[in-house]
Amino acid sequence: MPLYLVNNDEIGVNDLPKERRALIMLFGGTGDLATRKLYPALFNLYKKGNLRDHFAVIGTARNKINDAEFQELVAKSVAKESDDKKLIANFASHFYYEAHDVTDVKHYSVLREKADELDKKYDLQGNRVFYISMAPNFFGTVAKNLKTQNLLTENGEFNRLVIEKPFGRDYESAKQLNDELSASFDENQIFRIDHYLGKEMIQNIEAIRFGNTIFEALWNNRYIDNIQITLAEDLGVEERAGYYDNSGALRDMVQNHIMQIVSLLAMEQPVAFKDVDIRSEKVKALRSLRVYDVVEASANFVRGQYGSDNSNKSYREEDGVPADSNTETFVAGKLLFDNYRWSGTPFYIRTGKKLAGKFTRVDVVFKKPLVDIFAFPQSGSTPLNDNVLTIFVEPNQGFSLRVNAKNNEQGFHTEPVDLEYMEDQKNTPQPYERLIHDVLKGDGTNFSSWPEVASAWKFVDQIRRVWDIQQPNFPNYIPGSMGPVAADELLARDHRQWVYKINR
Ligand SMILES: NC(=O)C1=CN([C@@H]2O[C@H](COP(=O)(O)OP(=O)(O)OC[C@H]3O[C@@H](n4cnc5c(N)ncnc54)[C@H](OP(=O)(O)O)[C@@H]3O)[C@@H](O)[C@H]2O)C=CC1
Ligand SMILES: O=C1O[C@H](COP(=O)(O)O)[C@@H](O)[C@H](O)[C@H]1O
Repeated sequence: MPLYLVNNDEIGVNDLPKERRALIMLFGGTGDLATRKLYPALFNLYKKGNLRDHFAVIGTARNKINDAEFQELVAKSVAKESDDKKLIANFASHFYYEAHDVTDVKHYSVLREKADELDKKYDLQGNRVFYISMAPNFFGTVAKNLKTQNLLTENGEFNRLVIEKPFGRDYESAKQLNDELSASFDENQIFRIDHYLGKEMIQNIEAIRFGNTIFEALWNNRYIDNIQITLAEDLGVEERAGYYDNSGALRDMVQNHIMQIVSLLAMEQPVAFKDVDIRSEKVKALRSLRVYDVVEASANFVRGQYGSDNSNKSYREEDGVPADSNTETFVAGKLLFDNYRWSGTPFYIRTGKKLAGKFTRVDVVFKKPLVDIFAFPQSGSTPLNDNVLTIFVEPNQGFSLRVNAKNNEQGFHTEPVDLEYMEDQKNTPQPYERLIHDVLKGDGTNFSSWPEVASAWKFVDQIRRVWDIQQPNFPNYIPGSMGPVAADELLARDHRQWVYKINR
């Protein structure tokens, strides 16, 4: 009897994928996220048969367009996903539009009537997904109005609320938002998007850890020297200065994506591969993360802001960024857990804009053998290298394991070799496709629960507090580098170095 679980829920009749029946109400239906990511994701679910005849989408925004114009916008946004014009037209025919200002309570009765009408037309059986793809200041208002204006059904299998990022800008604002949402929806109805949790190799962390004795047996402070997480971007702030300058890399990338990755790497084995069990282990891990005091926060976190070079403007010269902005575009830090598994094994993290390339990776650095029997000076052998398990998240997907082996020359010399597996990315679903499918299935595994979000903010708030009272010396790194020198010094102080580095 195999010990792995087979998810039969994926398969419907005649080996087709199970059809997910639902009305999807999308707030912010004409926005950037909807047109660039959400419609292509829905289309791919349609192509595969997860969405078929029994679904309808009501898009909303203030702009006054009609159904035909909206369907044209949807068709255009999925055009590069298929050459089959008929398929695209059929898909787009499931989309309807209501001009709607989310702050105007009266409009919700129009939405309710439309939703009820489409429910009958497509036999949606009362299943509803409310996706808020708008600026975060609207999240609470929409959730409240959905509930008070009776858009949630009584007869359906589900009413689910999908919330985009950012979820607050500190613990207090996140708690306030959560209280607003919780007044209308239960925690198990709320799906907080963190698109990193929809990435193939982030989901693979659990398979690598819990599907392989050779890793899980060594996954602790006795065998792992340190873990490094790098989320590097070569792009700058682009058109998002208004949002980004109020956020900075700590809030934009560390509080959510990096803390989620850290929790997947640090958690204990869940009782079962189910959302409740996984979330409960992630929360436990985050709660044992040491929340720094002022001295520790200053010592263990480094911030940076990109300057200019011949071909790049500095951050402060970007459109919409104040010329004296002290917003960080780079963060590096050392995280410490106070628990039995990880005490003494640091997790180093870094993320930034205008770095040497676009790549996301996790490097797990194992301890060297206690005795290096090859290290006799007369043997001429080089010292043993670290064993490193690298999980490549982007742009390539796969992993490699660096081991020491004898080279094939005369004498006895060891050298590092990489055992490597790279995935074929052609058929990998994009994060939003996976995550929307999970919402339709009601699987909360790859979404952030409130206790996780709360713990992550409590950790990050401490760093922010310290930075807010200290004047940074910006700009302090050049575009195309791997951030400020201080990020390398952070590890050098511990007699370590980043596994991925470029020459300065
Ligand atoms: N864009 C991206 O790549 C990413 C975005 N996100 C998150 O997704 C969410 C949406 O972002 P994005 O699509 O970029 O934002 P946009 O500004 O592009 O879109 C906002 C949408 O909301 C509508 N809207 C604004 N005000 C109102 C109102 N009062 N009533 C009704 N509709 C309104 C706009 O249409 P109109 O003005 O006509 O009303 C538009 O459709 C945000 O939370 C963002 O942080 C997260 C990750 C990436
Ligand atoms: O959430 C965000 O993520 C993107 C990076 O996402 P990726 O999938 O391209 O790695 C980042 O550019 C953006 O600032 C941030 O808000």
